[in-house]
Amino acid sequence: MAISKQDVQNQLRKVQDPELHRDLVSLNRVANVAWCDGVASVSVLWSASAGGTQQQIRDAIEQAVRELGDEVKQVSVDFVGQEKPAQGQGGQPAGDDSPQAQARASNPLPNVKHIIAVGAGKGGVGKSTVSVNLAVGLARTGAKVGLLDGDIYGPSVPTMLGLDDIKPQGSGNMIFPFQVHGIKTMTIGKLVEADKPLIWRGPMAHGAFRQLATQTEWGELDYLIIDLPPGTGDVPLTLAQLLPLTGAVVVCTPQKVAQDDARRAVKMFQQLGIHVLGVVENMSYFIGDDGKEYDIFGRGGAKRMAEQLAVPFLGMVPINMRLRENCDTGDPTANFVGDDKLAEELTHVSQKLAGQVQVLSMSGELDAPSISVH
Ligand SMILES: Nc1ncnc2c1ncn2[C@@H]1O[C@H](COP(=O)(O)OP(=O)(O)OP(=O)(O)O)[C@@H](O)[C@H]1O
Repeated sequence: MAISKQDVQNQLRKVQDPELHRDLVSLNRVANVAWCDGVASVSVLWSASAGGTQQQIRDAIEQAVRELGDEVKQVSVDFVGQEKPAQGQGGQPAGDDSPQAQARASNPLPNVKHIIAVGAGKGGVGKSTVSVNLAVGLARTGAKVGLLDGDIYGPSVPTMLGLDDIKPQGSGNMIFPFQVHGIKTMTIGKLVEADKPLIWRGPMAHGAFRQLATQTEWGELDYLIIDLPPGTGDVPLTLAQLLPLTGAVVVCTPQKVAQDDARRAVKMFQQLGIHVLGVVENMSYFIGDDGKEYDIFGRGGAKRMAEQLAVPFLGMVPINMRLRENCDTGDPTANFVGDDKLAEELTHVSQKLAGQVQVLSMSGELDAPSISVH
């Protein structure tokens, strides 16, 4: 019989905290469980009071889940902290006049559980690629997912999701999202003439983004992923004032120059009172035809940056020809099919993000005052 997420969850009842002699489930230490294509991903809450070492717990979880049989190809375990962000996430609580406090008070999308922005300091690092694949990856875990192409200056979503032959439709003031690859999506790229340069001054950019976000008939969603324009311009500020975010993901390649800009993006989100859910290292490494892994840009650079900034690291996406081809042909689902490193890493990043969201929800921090850097 096929293994389910519930089966994986049940196995965790066999994993005991070595000091408290109680299992992880009854201790409420399981932050997230996901099961997809033979890969089990488990996020465990970790705090100073946890007994044993992380390696002990990881081994015990792997053993328990593998007892389910050969269908289990991989068990991925990560630990997420319960500590509230302090220095690393930025510092003191912001006042009630922070952009996020305003957005919480007048939430225009009450049927969306988690709004997550994806940003990058630098252009071309793969922000849209990661946004699209995060959306599809989350949808593959059974979640209801929307993707808003907030890159109003250079929308990539029409190409990356293969929207060329679909016409937008609406009713009254509202426009219906496109439904492709298991997600709902909206992009300015389908609402203006192709090839027309999108030149927006500040207030126009604000208006265009607001309309896209609030006049799309999203319905109920578990996640709305927002692909932001690169850099630290007008749109992130509009976003922070308009929508209450669960948090932001920062995409970075391993090189030093990309890290410098990504640091700015992390600080920008923190100043806007937005939690940084994590950093994704894109174009992390390359796998050659010989099967060897080549660290072209210096694998681990973005991971170290995340550690220095004390924000979570969500994983690495390799440079991959199939990924680029699937982006160009608008078929992101194909990235998740197959038993290779690309599918594994993309699944891992999506599941780790879901875990971070769950931890933040459980910690009660989403209702607490936001934080900012001064
Ligand atoms: N890991 C990867 N492997 C192979 N190709 C990649 C990878 N990540 C991104 N690409 C390719 O690099 C190009 C740029 O990616 P993308 O459009 O996602 O970047 P971006 O950061 O959103 O750019 P911008 O916001 O500046 O337009 C695309 O052609 C995409 O297919």
